Amino acid sequence: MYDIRLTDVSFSYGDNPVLRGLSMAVAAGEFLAVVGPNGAGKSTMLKLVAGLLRPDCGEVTVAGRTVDEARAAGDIGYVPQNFARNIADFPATVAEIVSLGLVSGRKKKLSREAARHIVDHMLAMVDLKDMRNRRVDELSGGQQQRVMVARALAGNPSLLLLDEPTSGVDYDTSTKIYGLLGQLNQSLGITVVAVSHDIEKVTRWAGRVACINKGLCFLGDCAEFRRVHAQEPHLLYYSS
Ligand SMILES: Nc1ncnc2c1ncn2[C@@H]1O[C@H](COP(=O)(O)OP(=O)(O)OP(=O)(O)O)[C@@H](O)[C@H]1O
Repeated sequence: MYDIRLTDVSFSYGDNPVLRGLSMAVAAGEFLAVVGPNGAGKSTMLKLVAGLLRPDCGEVTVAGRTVDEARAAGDIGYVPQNFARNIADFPATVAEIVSLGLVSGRKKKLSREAARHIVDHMLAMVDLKDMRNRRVDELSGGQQQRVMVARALAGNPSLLLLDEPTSGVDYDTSTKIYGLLGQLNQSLGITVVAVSHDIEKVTRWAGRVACINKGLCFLGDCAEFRRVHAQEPHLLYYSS
């Protein structure tokens, strides 16, 4: 069963064609790393799956449904690029930011106790329980990123989309963040799609790698990706 299926998807910003005829599928429970050069269309692809953009042509489905249906059901958690940096000046506590994620997909309003319980559970998952009442602008960049992951998880998604979740964080913190994503994927079965420039770290946890440059240039397991990267790197930059 596929969680995400893109079929012959094309997208342009005005007269700038960014994706052309992109077709690919991500299996339920998979951890997919999405790599590629700057401006290749990786974030655009993620936004199409998150339902923030609509393809000019082609189709995107999530768990057999339209993206709008999957979004309405709360199936999709999305952590945009630089999100942590953008909320860093927002005068809110960690728990308040995470609780913003509770609205997604829930038809019934949660009681205060239930909401608190879920927020605490999410903060425990990302190892930030002791920070619940701290202002988010007092946290490090890596801690802020983990708050954003907790916020996305609070909607109980089956699919987590992350756009460069470790940009601007140090080596050890990015190792921890990818470890966290790997554990969420392996222990909870959440499908993870992470756009990343940190190929070495993301491929420690990802099962497969997609290389995008306007179209799909490569899709395969990490061992194959490393082999092609070492021996025939040009193959990673040209889609057929
Ligand atoms: N909102 C927008 N309006 C117009 N053009 C855009 C917009 N967002 C992105 N673009 C353009 O679309 C192209 C693809 O951008 P996108 O952000 O998807 O690439 P990317 O692969 O994620 O790049 P990076 O690795 O640098 O983040 C780029 O040429 C970019 O300038």
